[in-house]
Amino acid sequence: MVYRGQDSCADDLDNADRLVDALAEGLEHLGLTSTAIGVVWAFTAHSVDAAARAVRLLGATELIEWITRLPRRFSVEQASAVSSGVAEICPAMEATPPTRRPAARHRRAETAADIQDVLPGIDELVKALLDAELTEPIESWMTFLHPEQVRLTRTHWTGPARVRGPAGTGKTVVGLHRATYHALRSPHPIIFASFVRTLPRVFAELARIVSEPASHNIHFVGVHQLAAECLQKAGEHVHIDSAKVDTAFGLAWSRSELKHSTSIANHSPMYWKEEIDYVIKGRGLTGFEQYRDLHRIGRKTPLRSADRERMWDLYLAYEEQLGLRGTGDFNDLILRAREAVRRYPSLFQYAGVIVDEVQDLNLISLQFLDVLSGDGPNRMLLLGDSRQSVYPGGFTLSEAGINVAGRAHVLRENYRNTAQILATASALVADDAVLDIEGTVEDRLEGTSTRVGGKPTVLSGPDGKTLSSMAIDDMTTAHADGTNWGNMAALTRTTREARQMMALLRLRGIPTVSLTDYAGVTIEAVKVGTIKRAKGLEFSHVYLPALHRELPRQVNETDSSYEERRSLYRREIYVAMTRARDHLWAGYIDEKSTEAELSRGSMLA
Ligand SMILES: Nc1ncnc2c1ncn2[C@@H]1O[C@H](COP(=O)(O)OP(=O)(O)OP(=O)(O)O)[C@@H](O)[C@H]1O
Repeated sequence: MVYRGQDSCADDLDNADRLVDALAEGLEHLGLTSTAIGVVWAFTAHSVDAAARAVRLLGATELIEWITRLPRRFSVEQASAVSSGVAEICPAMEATPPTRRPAARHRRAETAADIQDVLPGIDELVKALLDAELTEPIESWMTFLHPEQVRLTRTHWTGPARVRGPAGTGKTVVGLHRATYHALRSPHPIIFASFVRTLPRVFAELARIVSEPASHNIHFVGVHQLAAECLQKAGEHVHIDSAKVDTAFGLAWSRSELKHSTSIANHSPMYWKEEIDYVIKGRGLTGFEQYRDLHRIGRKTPLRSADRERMWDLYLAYEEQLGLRGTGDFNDLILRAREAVRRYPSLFQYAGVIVDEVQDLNLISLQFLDVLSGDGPNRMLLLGDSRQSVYPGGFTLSEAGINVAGRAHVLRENYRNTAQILATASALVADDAVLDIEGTVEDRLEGTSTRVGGKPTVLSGPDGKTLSSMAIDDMTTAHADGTNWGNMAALTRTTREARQMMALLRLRGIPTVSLTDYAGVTIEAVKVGTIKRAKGLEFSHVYLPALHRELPRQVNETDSSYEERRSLYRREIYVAMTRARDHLWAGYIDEKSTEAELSRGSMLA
């Protein structure tokens, strides 16, 4: 808080917010983001460098330093458009010397001329700017967005809101700017949550560049980490031992009648573990009747009622095994955190929650974030795209008790991919009808790009290893042509394939970094990781070295079950391809590949 003598300057800070809002509104047609607009209070008699909400407080010397350190944001044309806009919104005023309260005994009252003397003159400033090292320009989206996006960063919403749209349409960017806007205006932090554990670090780094003071008031966090933190605040803890969780399920499955049922269409234990994680526990079901009557959204493998009973028994046996081993699973963490927030709401004071990639969350995770966001306007924003959902088992917002009616917005302009990459990726999923979380069926994929680039390289090879070597050849050529290793990423379906790709790259002497360790800081190494880890990220060159045109069928797999796996797989490749900004390289394993090959990891040739 800032004080003038004994008086709080809260009203002045509110006025500063209003000034920023007026400028943001007046300049919205230019696409200028509100985070690019700031208020500086310059002090003639103090040496100070501090921030209070949207206001920067600077002494005369610090003012020059601060201006010279600002990143380059505008082209000449943009600078002149912004400056004429500002002149219109804030016409120059005749300044009169400030009327001051009685000056401190040792100082005489300052006149306007004194202030002019103390504040840096324009010549001094120009010299300082010329002497300073030219600052790097920052990325254009940090300053300018589409006017529609800018509006979404500031719209007043009376309840939960949603922004959806295909890949690369700037949903996260809207979320980041909205987070910074509110972070500067609230004493409580904003939560920016995502299912992917590594994304928050990347977003935190971007937010720091967009607005350093705002970034200190935004908590970028993975949803499970957030749940653990909330439990800690409430003095609770859930112990999770992943190995014991696997053992608990393995034992429950081995004794399950479901395993021997002749009427189930899928005999992969993973499928039934997911049924627990996403459909039963993930939806917070507490009684068999609920499960018996449930529409299993997104699950195409039918389940007759006798098998539902067997499934429920499997779930109970799993719970018992967890209890015997003294461990919980990740859903227990979320369920307990949701309860803790409901029980002790006053412990959790947040200005709001922004959820990125909402389609990846299960129902209880979204409910947890919803209670955490509290009631009131502008408390919750959901960002996502149903076509990028790569986890099984969906739900609708109404099941989660969230209503976004009248506050749902769609973005369609793709800013990331070239039109050629977007066309290749979209072709994979364009005909897939998906049930959106708002409960409607989306049967058309709408996204357009005006960026033009080369045709993606799409080819076939006998096996994953050969294709990986071909991908590395392409990387080497691109590197020789001037592309940094740091602009390339190789994405695989499994962690095992990612490890194999890393080993192959290292054998060829190419520096690598695992996506698990990537924190959004530029590093001169090829990024390697699973497609799921790459969600929300982007790279100039993307390599997908071991794709399948048609997934091999599993033993006794029915059509519906197979189709469920295929559509998940198509969505995963769509996510992977839309990570590429400029160059996409996709290698498909020849159709002849066997099921055994797939299950062993496609790169083992
Ligand atoms: N108005 C804009 N002008 C220029 N670039 C933009 C604009 N909006 C977004 N971008 C850029 O487009 C890319 C995609 O943006 P973003 O990651 O926000 O999209 P998204 O919709 O969240 O994508 P996805 O769903 O695929 O993760 C980023 O590089 C971002 O900086």
